[in-house]
Amino acid sequence: MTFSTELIEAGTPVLNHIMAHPFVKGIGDGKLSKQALMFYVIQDYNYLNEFLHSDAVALLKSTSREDMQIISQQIDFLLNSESEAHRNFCEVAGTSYASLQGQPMTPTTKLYTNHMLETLKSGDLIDIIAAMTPCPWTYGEIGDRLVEQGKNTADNVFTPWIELYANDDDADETPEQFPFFDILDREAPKYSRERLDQVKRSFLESCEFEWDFWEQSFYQKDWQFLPGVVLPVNTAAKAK
Ligand SMILES: Cc1ncc(CN)c(N)n1
Repeated sequence: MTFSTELIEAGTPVLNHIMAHPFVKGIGDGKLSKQALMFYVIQDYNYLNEFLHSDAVALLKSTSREDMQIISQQIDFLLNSESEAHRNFCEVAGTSYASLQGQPMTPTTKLYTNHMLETLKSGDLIDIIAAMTPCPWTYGEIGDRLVEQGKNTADNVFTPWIELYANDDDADETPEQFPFFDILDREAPKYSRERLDQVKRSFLESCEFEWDFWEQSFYQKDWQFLPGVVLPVNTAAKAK
């Protein structure tokens, strides 16, 4: 069994919980509160900034052009395409993207991004990529499964979001669809079983953080005693 197959098997129960989460179900059904959408975009903007920093260090630590290509494609997707997913949510929430930027990180966003950033300080490429992989993996799976369920209908307001993340082809799910798994499979043979178990734990922690990210957005879980997220008054401003 390849290391990526092992990770996918271990992460699938968490992925199933993500699919059952009311935020993800709401994307499929085209129904989510404006507060949940805005809270998500505010925090996701923060999260993706740190994800980009992780990409930058992963690029620095990669030695093959193949790995560099995969990481740079991820950076390109994030900078040039993924903002469309945020704009889709902003349009439905009736607010502008600019109004949802520059706010403090919630405890969950901080925990998740610190978990990724921790690997940059002392980790190898395998540690950095393992902590990052649940991000593209779970979203690709969400997109694929919602398409399989026929949720990308013309009248679902979140169809642009679903189609952005769904993989284009109809092929069976393979690690190759999520090229970070290829990097993990190339790196894994260099390490002991004990070390790979640590890497697997880190991957699974990120899977759980993915679930928690939906949870915090659906319920707008924020700081209790410190200043936190301020949701803009819904002005129905045109999304920029
Ligand atoms: C928290 C989170 N995880 C994953 C993705 C998909 N890149 C995202 N935008 N935000």
